[in-house]
Amino acid sequence: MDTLSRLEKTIAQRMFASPDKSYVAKLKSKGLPQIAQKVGEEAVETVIAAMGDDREELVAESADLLMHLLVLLQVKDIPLADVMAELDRREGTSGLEEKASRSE
Ligand SMILES: N=c1c2ncn([C@@H]3O[C@H](COP(=O)(O)OP(=O)(O)OP(=O)(O)O)[C@@H](O)[C@H]3O)c2ncn1[C@@H]1O[C@H](COP(=O)(O)O)[C@@H](O)[C@H]1O
Repeated sequence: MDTLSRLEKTIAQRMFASPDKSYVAKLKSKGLPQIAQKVGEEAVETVIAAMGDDREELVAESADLLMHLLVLLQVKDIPLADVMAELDRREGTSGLEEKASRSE
């Protein structure tokens, strides 16, 4: 099993843990708006890291972003496999071609 799939499974299990003992459970207890906001914050922190030259910082912020996105998907009951399937569906289609086809 790959890392993201393992983390998805762990997050699904931790959802039901005590918020005192689990960051995932604590985040879930705050509700969807707070979780979505946290994803936004992690995205902004990733962008800020990308504008700097600290490679480790960008790796760490990217990990935070992916982790929080997985929590959001879990709360919205969307399996990671659905996101992967959407990426698979897009595979081989140039983003530029796809954009051009939208304006036709
Ligand atoms: N990968 C992660 C992971 N990445 C980041 N974080 C936490 O995400 C939080 C976000 O950090 P920030 O600095 O942005 O914010 P903060 O000030 O600490 O938190 P806020 O109070 O502002 O929300 C930190 O508490 C990190 O420890 C993670 N917490 C958990 N996991 C994974 O989730 C699993 C389950 O964790 P628990 O639910 O805590 O058991 C763990 O075994 C890990 O595999």
